Order: sequence, then structure tokens, then C-alpha cells
Amino acid sequence: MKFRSITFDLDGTLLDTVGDLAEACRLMLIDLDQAPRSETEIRHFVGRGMAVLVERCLTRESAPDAELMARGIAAFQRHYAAVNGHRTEFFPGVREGLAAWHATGLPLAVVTNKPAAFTEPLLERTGIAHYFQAVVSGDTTPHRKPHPAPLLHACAALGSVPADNLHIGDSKHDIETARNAGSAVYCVPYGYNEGEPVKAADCDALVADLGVALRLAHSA
Ligand SMILES: O=C(O)COP(=O)(O)O
Ligand SMILES: [Mg+2]
Repeated sequence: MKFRSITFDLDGTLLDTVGDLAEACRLMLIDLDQAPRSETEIRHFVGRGMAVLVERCLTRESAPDAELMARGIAAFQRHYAAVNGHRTEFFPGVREGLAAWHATGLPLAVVTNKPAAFTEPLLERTGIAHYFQAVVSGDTTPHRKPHPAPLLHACAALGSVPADNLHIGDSKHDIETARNAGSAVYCVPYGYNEGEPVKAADCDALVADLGVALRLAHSA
């Protein structure tokens, strides 16, 4: 295996979090007296962090003003903190896949656009926190994915460098992040990607699940 470290996206790659995100958005929109959004809309809105999710929920003919955005973020944070993990599910193959990756002895990290206040409890609640030597969230570095900073930060924390790192994600944001940082990138097809299928041509490999990713990485 040529890789010395592995970084994983969280939402849409390891965990299906849309049920909880949709519930927090539903309660936020009720608080703000705004029209509801469907779970499908929420699935398409996820990927660029909490503020963009809230902004997309609140955008109708025009973007929300600063005051509505501030109220939206405060309400979302309150509700998501209460429901985070309740309806979250593992995607198929993730539990076995993480165990198999862990067994390789390579250092593993999570690199997510989810704010740290929600990432850390979610990893604990789902029982996978112990797999990761580093967790880089949407507010750990000054810039979120697709900026390379979170991936560079993770590689440094793992004692690796981007050229020796494999990033595994579900979206174009992960592909861009990896390209910007200089890492290889595999994508899973089952995540969110703003409602578009991830294109095999855009990443180094489209892999059905984390186990397939490991088998492919062994021969890379
Ligand atoms: O919070 C988001 O928008 C998505 O998070 P992710 O980077 O783990 O997919
Ligand atoms: Mg994702």
C-alpha cells in the first residue's frame, strides 16, 4: 500500500445524518415562521457546512438577511444539539470497513464540514471515535472544505503529508479538497453530493464501500 494515512469525510460517507439534519431544520423553520423543507431538499443542501445549510433552507426568492441568518443559525444549533445522532445510521459496510482500515495500523482521521460541537458527540454516540487519531471539523481551521486547510491540518496531525494520504468522501467538495491539497481521492456513490451522482472520472476511483476502497488501496 502506497498510502501512509487515510482521511474520511463524515456526512454522506460514514454516517447518514440527513434524518437529524432535516429534523433540526424543520424545528428551526417552525421557530422562524418559515415554510418547511423536504428531507430530499435537505439532502441536497448538505455538504458546505452548517451556515450554508441554514442559508439554503432560508433562501426563497432571495437570500436571507443577516438578522434572519443569525436567528436561523442559533435555532439550528439549539435543535441539532438536541437531536444529533437520534436518527443517524451507518451506511452499509462502514462498521466493517472502519474496523478493517483500523486493522491496517495506518493513522485515520475524519475531515468534515460539520462544526466540532456536533462532530465530536456524534462520533462518540455512534461508537467510532476511537478509530480516529485526528478529527478536523468545519470550524477547526479558518477555512472549510473545499479549501485544502482542513486536509493539510489532518495530515500534519497524523504525521503524514498530502501526497501520501488517501481521502475518501462522497462529494465534489471532497474531490476538490483532495485535489487542492494534493491527495488521492476515492468516492462512495451513496452519499449526498448536492443531488448529483459523483462522477468516476472526477476522482481516482468510485468505490462501492469502505471495504472495496481498502482492497483497491492495497493494490494502488
Ligand atoms: O456539514 C456538512 O455540510 C457536511 O459535512 P461533511 O463534510 O462531513 O460531508
Ligand atoms: Mg460528505
